[in-house]
Amino acid sequence: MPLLLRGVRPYGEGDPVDILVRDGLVAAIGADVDDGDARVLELAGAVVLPGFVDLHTHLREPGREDTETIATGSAAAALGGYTAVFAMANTDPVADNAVVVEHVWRRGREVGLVDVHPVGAVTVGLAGEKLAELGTMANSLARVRVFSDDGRCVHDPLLMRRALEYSTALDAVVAQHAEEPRLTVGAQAHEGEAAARLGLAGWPAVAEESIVARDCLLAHHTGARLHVCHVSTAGTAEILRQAKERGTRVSAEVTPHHLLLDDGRLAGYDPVNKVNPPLRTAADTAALREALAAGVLDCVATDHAPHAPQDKDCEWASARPGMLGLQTALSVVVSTMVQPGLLDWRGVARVMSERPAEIGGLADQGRPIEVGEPATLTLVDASATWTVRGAELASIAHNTPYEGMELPGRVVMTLLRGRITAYEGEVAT
Ligand SMILES: NC(=O)N[C@@H](CC(=O)O)C(=O)O
Ligand SMILES: [Zn+2]
Ligand SMILES: [Zn+2]
Repeated sequence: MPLLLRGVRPYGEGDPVDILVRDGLVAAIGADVDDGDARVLELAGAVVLPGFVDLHTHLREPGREDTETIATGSAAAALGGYTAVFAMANTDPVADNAVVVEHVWRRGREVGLVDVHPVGAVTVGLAGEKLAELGTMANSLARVRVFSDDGRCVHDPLLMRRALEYSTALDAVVAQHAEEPRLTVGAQAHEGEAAARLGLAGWPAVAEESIVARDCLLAHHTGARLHVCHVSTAGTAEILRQAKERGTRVSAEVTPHHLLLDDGRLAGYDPVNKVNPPLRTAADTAALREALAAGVLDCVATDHAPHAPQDKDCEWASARPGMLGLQTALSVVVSTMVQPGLLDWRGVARVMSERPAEIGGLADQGRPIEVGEPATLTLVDASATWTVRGAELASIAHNTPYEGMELPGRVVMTLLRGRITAYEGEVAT
């Protein structure tokens, strides 16, 4: 059935208009669109953006379906305004071959709430020793175009160089979890004042920066595309700025939690704040916001990382790192970037949809809001606020660092190729 989205504001600009959605496409945009037989939805000035694309999601299936499944993660994604997610390869078994990536891809299609694009592992079993069969995964039904050992760093420079070289031939990108493992042995929290006071072993900024600098040089040398996962330090942003100036083909993401939270959070020893890379200093969060506004950081990616209670509600040292992110990302971006005037809604479309779609090689996502384009859209109530409750999120796990916080901006509706996948906090069935 056609839909008439009445009283909406594309990119939050101008007077409200109506958008007619028919056969999966935007069929008309204007002041007095003829609704014919369409289902009319009154949307009271909601901001319309291209559907969000998450380059970095952990869906935990196969292997840890007690914490998230492709179905529950897809629901969280749709409710968060996402229309495509890239599912990281650190599952069990690891997504390092065509069988596993095709399984994830197929299951994503069955669920149908969001396009699930599996990320392929760079090395067999994420062991960092032998390249996985990148070509077979690229040529599989899942058409893998992003490769990453995320959770682990591709530490061996020769392997990293080869991965970059092969990925060029496959028109793919290598997404690096930048962490020099020799500098983070036993590390528990950002190496700085807060960790020193609490007696937590330090995780220095240079562990990230040294790998990012090396990888930028390798990408430059090979002419390949590099993507840097979850940038967390001011120093990394500076290295990226220089590399981009030199013409290196490098892109980078920042997570919502690294934009909002800092290591002042550690004082309570609550492992919900444990994450890799760790929460850094307030000066880092400020620098990351500026870098995202300036385009030095290309996009926001959630690094949505569900964990079971027994892996989080325990002492700091044995807790697993990671935080939920899909349903809170937009609100954190509104709070850290839109409200302070660092990004307008066009900018939000760029960092949450257009750039991640380009980096991930998705031709039908991150499209302009125009007649004839896919009706793959996210509608946001910009003036709403809501209070985060982990137990109310669609994920099986509850490890949100925003528990009890009131956040601005609410996703009202998500449309995937003309079909409503989420509306007023409910997932389509
Ligand atoms: N971010 C995290 O702290 N954890 C991620 C792995 C990762 O993104 O490095 C996870 O898989 O749990
Ligand atoms: Zn990582
Ligand atoms: Zn991750």
